[in-house]
Amino acid sequence: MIQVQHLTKTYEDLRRGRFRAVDQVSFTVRPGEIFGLLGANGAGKTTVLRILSTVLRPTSGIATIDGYDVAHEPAEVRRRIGFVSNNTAIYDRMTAWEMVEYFGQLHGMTNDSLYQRLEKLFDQLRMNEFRDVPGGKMSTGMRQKVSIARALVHDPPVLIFDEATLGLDVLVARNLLAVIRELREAGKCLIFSTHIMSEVERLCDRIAIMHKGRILDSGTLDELTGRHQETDFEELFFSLLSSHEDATHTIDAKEMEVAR
Ligand SMILES: Nc1ncnc2c1ncn2[C@@H]1O[C@H](COP(=O)(O)OP(=O)(O)OP(=O)(O)O)[C@@H](O)[C@H]1O
Repeated sequence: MIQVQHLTKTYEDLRRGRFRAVDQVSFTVRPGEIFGLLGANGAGKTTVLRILSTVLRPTSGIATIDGYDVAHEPAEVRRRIGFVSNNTAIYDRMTAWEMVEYFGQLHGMTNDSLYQRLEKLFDQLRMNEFRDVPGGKMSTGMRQKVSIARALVHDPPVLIFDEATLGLDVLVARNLLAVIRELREAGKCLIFSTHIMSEVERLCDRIAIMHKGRILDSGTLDELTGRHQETDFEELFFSLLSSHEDATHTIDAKEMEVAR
């Protein structure tokens, strides 16, 4: 289970000075649920997910994974999460099998349990035909499966997908979404960030719409469409963003870069 309460992260840069990239964000994700974080580039999704995966420390607020605080118990948290993004490094000279094995070893898995787990994962993700293919010779689909297997090797209860379909062809992206659904059936707690509306519509049990570091609204698709009296999700998304802009500020094209 993921619990996030009033999470805030401030950054400082030359252009903006000190600003809140994540601003008082709160949500809960339960086992057997896919929670979607939808927002344009720069909305703050990656920052939230990096805090959950213990890579960044929050400025304030609390986030826990299965009751363990991400800021104060990072080792316990890392044991319980798997992280999949679109830019996971795949080593050119290691085979698919060796890479997943290596990550299992990093998690302290011992021989028997590691090899049983590897066999199971390679069957489940249909990776046996490229077990011995080195990273340098893998297709995008193969590389993505290795990234998923790496994230799953220690069988974590929580999985975090950060723009994981970015750059994938339609078929590979479709397969990834099918794997995510299977993980939900297995009772995993899943968080999935994207800027693609159709993905959250098709996949997620609950959705949070993020903009400029804040969650503008969250709920099931039915709750959101009911609350905003708008059945077209794209219309709902843009009207929600527009209503949160003050009169002097119009949303520029970059902020609108959310795909159907
Ligand atoms: N290390 C940093 N220092 C300063 N600003 C940062 C830093 N990392 C991110 N930002 C800024 O914080 C805001 C949120 O970025 P973040 O990457 O979390 O958004 P995002 O929704 O994941 O978008 P993207 O899909 O582009 O990664 C952006 O305005 C970004 O420019």
